Amino acid sequence: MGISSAVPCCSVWSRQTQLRWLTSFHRRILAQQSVTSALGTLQQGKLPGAPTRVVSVPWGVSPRGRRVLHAPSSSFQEVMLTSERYRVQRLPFSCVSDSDVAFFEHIMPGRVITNPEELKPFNVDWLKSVQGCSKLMLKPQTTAEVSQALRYCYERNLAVNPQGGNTGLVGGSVPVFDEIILSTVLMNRIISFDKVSGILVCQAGCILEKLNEYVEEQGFIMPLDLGAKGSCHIGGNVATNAGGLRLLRYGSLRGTVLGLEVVLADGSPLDCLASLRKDNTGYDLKQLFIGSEGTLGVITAVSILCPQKPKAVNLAFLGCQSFTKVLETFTTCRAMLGEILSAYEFMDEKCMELVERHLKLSSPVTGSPFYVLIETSGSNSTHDEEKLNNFVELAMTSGLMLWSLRERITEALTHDGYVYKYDISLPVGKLYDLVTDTRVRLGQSAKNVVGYGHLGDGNLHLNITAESYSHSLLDAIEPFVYEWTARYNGSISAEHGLGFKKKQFIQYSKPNEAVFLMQRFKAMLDPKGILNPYKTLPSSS
Ligand SMILES: O=C(O)CC[C@@H](O)C(=O)O
Ligand SMILES: [Zn+2]
Repeated sequence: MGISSAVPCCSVWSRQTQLRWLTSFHRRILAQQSVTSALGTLQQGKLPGAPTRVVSVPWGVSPRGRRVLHAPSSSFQEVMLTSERYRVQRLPFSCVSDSDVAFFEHIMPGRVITNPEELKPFNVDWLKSVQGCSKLMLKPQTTAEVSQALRYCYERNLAVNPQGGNTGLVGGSVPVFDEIILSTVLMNRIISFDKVSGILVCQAGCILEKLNEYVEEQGFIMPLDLGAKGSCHIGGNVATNAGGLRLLRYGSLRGTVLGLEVVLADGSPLDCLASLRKDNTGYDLKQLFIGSEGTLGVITAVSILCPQKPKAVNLAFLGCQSFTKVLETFTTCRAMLGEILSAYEFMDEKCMELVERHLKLSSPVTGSPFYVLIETSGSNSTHDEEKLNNFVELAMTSGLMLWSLRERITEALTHDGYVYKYDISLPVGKLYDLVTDTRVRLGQSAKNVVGYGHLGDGNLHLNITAESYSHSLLDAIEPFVYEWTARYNGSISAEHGLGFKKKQFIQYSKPNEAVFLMQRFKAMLDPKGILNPYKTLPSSS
């Protein structure tokens, strides 16, 4: 189906209004802050009557970029074992025996994977940067099966690696040694959806994009959206407290998740799957599991509040002459757009170069050191002129690309070589200084040092590429980046979690007392430490 034929007339009208309005908004920004000089022209030059210095298009039907396990530049075998690269000692867990496999076959027949070839992609992370050597993967379908499996593992002292879509970026979703992989892939059932309240209850293995499609049919959207939506599982999203591209508008999962069902390390199920907006009965236990990266329990079901699908969504793509202009534009944007501002993402010119070189995506605005992607989501719709209608229809072609330019930066970076990733929260005024200082520090030893991210959330993605992994480059980056971040009271993990790669740096963002308390929670909920060992917290000894 053609894109324009997929758009209902009424929403085209509302888009037109938004478009006209957004365009005038941009003119005001440009007038006030001379962003104009930084803006390029539409490359295809085929939009009659379109403003030449800004691209503003409707959104809602575009196949936005999806982070999938694309053909890797290096094969799974070439990925170095985590235990070797990072010199980790295996903890004294039991090893999986034939009788263990027989037990699991008994409780979930046909869903116990031991074939090494089949296991390979689940032992390696999406970035191809860490690799475990698990010999067993379980694919439960129900909470009762998860409970049975964990009870058994707990008794036998077998370590377990809970895994969703395996799209994590900090080595948290794959085993470090031979932990049993507990996959949520078959736990993909929608349990209920309340069309009045917008509350969705589903199993943990539902894919984010599928959930979004499901609720969209009923006039709602998921409160989070991220590049990995085509593969990531909602349980994994909650376990890592994934942020993503809609956080500015709909807030974090700490607010939108209303309830969770979790199985604890010893196999006990915990039913906190409430679907209530308000519930102050005692401690809010679900918060403990949100963002705990599978170290405190295995999330088996989620109750989540979905916002109404906005009627008019528009995008604008701007070029800015300096990072200061990016910040000034953000201030104006917030003041003028108020609650309809749903995303304010920035990227530097290096990111755009990589997206163009590796993915052949071209930016409609060129020649600026910084770019900003603005999304508005509103509900206002009125009539508009035929001319504008034509513009919308044509501009949609470019619209397909705008979010891809931003969402697929991660993918483009993987084509550039080995990627060192940093996911930092900082006061927005300091955000880009970290990129500049890192660039100066690393000089020629890095291939590319790029900065982009969710400026509206004060979240920078600093990425450094090199031909291959090197200990000496890593030593030049760490702890430099963490010390820099701590100096400005930032966070060394804004939205990706600590996983395996960042766990020993937690003290740059949390005081010792807080880390100690976290370790006590871990010891209480998982006394044998079988759940996702070697991740998130430094060992207490
Ligand atoms: O790859 C990264 O560093 C960031 C990934 C993701 O959080 C994004 O915002 O695109
Ligand atoms: Zn991000």
